[in-house]
Amino acid sequence: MASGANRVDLDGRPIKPMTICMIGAGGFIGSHLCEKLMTETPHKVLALDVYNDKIKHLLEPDSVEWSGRIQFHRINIKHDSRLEGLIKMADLTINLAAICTPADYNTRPLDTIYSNFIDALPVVKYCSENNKRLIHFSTCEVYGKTIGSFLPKDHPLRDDPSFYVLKEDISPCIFGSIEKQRWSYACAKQLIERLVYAEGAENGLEFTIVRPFNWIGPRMDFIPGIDGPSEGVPRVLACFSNNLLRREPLKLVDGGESQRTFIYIKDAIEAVLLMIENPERANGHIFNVGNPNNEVTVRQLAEMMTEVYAKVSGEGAIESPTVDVSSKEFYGEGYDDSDKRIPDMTIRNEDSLI
Ligand SMILES: O=C(O)[C@H]1O[C@H](OP(=O)(O)OP(=O)(O)OC[C@H]2O[C@@H](n3ccc(=O)[nH]c3=O)[C@H](O)[C@@H]2O)[C@H](O)[C@@H](O)[C@@H]1O
Repeated sequence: MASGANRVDLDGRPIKPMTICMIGAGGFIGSHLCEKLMTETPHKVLALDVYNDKIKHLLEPDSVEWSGRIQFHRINIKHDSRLEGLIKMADLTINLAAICTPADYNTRPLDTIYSNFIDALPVVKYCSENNKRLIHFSTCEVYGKTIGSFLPKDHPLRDDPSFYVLKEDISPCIFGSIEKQRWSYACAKQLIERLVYAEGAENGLEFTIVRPFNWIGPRMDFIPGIDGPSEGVPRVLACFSNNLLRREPLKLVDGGESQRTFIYIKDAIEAVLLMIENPERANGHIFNVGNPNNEVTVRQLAEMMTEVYAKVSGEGAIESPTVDVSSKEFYGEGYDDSDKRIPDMTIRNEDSLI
């Protein structure tokens, strides 16, 4: 299938092989996207990252049928003069590079802002100046909190979807105060989105912005002390997996009341491939990518994971499977949270990216 012969886009036109400059190709999303592009399409990938452990299996030259179609460049985009040349060589640039674990936002706000805004600036500039298409990865976190979260807990309007469903072209971005440094990430992401959008409006940059809603799957994050720093705090799935493996109670931050919708990485990647191969439909748009029908509270997630782990490991659950912790204790000063994240999927569907 790798040759991709006779592949057509959503309008029935043959898809021409392209060269993609993928920045952050060695991360969780990048590794799955590279895998998809290598196994199912004829496209070439210039894979840029500081690490390549997660795509090693795609780079082994002799063993894979796509050798020659993926090229790894060990580059830190903060300071590497090769960046513009690589963007120029490609038809499309995809920027995935970012610090994106909440434990960093309030504890390393400068790194967070630099990584998500300042470091992304040259990528946008080079794409705009060289008339290259850009797919920029943003985040569902740009929505911040829902409008409904400001209503009293028992207010009937909290059940009205217009108070909580997150829609790309309508919902406002609602962040906490500057002291709540959790929002340093969302704010940096919002500003780079605005810049990309403005480059499109004023200078004709062809762009697509992707807002992932809690994509999960293999190669995501790390287990502290096993494949990452022992004092590191990954996202919730890896935190809970770590607790289960160590037979510790799962820590529910501020009661585990926050809600998330999760989607399997390979389903989300399908949507990204459609954006890559259907530029006329995807250009100029911001797309939520998530599953609105898969919502749980963090507490429910803890219960589900405890149950599944007991089944697969054969070990009974520990006496107190969960414990409540305050966000200050768990993340430190300046943490705050998104209460609920239901993506509206109309835009993606209207553009028939389904
Ligand atoms: O994966 C994603 O798409 C999103 O993940 C993170 O956002 P968030 O969902 O808040 O990240 P998690 O660290 O997975 O936290 C989810 C919830 O679990 C809670 N949590 C986390 C860890 C833990 O041990 N216990 C616990 O209760 C957090 O307080 C939060 O309410 C990123 O900030 C987003 O950019 C990204 O888009």
